[in-house]
Amino acid sequence: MPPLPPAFSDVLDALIPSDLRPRVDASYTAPKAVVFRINPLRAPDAAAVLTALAPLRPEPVAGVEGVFRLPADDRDALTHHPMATDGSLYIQGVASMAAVWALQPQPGEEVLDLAAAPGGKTALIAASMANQGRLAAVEPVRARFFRLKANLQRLGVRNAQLYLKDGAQVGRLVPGRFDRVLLDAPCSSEAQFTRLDPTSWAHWSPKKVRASAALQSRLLRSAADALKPGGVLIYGTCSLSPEEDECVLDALLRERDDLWPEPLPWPVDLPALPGLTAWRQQPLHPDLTLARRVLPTEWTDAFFLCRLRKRG
Ligand SMILES: C[S@@+](CC[C@H](N)C(=O)[O-])C[C@H]1O[C@@H](n2cnc3c(N)ncnc32)[C@H](O)[C@@H]1O
Repeated sequence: MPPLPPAFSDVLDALIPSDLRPRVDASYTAPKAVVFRINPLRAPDAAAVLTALAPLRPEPVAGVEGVFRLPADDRDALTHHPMATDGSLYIQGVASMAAVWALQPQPGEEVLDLAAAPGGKTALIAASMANQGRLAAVEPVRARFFRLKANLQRLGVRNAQLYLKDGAQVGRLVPGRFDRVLLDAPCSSEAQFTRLDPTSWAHWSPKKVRASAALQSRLLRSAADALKPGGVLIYGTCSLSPEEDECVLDALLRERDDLWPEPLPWPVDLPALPGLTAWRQQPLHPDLTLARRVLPTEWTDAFFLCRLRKRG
């Protein structure tokens, strides 16, 4: 099996404590368990979905209702199952769901999803809002925008308005508008690396990490501007590189004093480390320790999450 790119392995060396390293390394060499959620917007009777899945026997994920996991070998059967194709269930990593659990969207609120396609998190936000209130979903890449639209339709989302737009413009256009903002930022996609398929890192390089960080900074400023006083912002990436995670947040926190990190609501016991408060000899904002770095394991994908509150 080919090794991971050396520059990425250096990041793992710096980040992952030695006792966790064998588990993290193993996650790059085997297919992962498949996690899914039952979608209440299409399937209010979860028990009926589980019955329809037989002979597949999903195991509940402790701490959250309606979330289950199956062995990696069942992935194809689940992906092509009629319950998946009709939107009764949705295959979604648990760390990706955690971004929405941390956002805590409520029925009746105004919520912004600033980087939305293909729409897994948008659909979970809509389900948490019981389709009540207003959900704005932004995606600038045309093909992905239409995929988002089709997915939300299939998943029974009715309270979303979709915008084919650069997210960096939104804060200027509608300042102080939203109760909650999710920025699941475009990133260098390090969470998708697998040694089973070296093309998974074909588009990755340290330069790509730097370019992603520059875009993420612009989007984060826009997200912060679009947030109402007192509102909640979740910043997430599926990248492990601190340049795309804590460093982007640190630059924002140095520049303005109306936002601060707060603890993440965290219903599931996920393998995660606290956010960094220093990187490559540079000190970072001390409250970034409240962020969480979900580790890549046999059932979780790498994910970085931080929750910010805006002064009321
Ligand atoms: C990590 S993905 C989002 C995944 C999505 N939240 C989900 O859970 O299905 C990031 C998305 O940001 C989009 N994107 C890229 N540049 C953007 C920009 N300037 N403004 C808003 N979104 C952007 C990408 O096309 C991509 O669809």
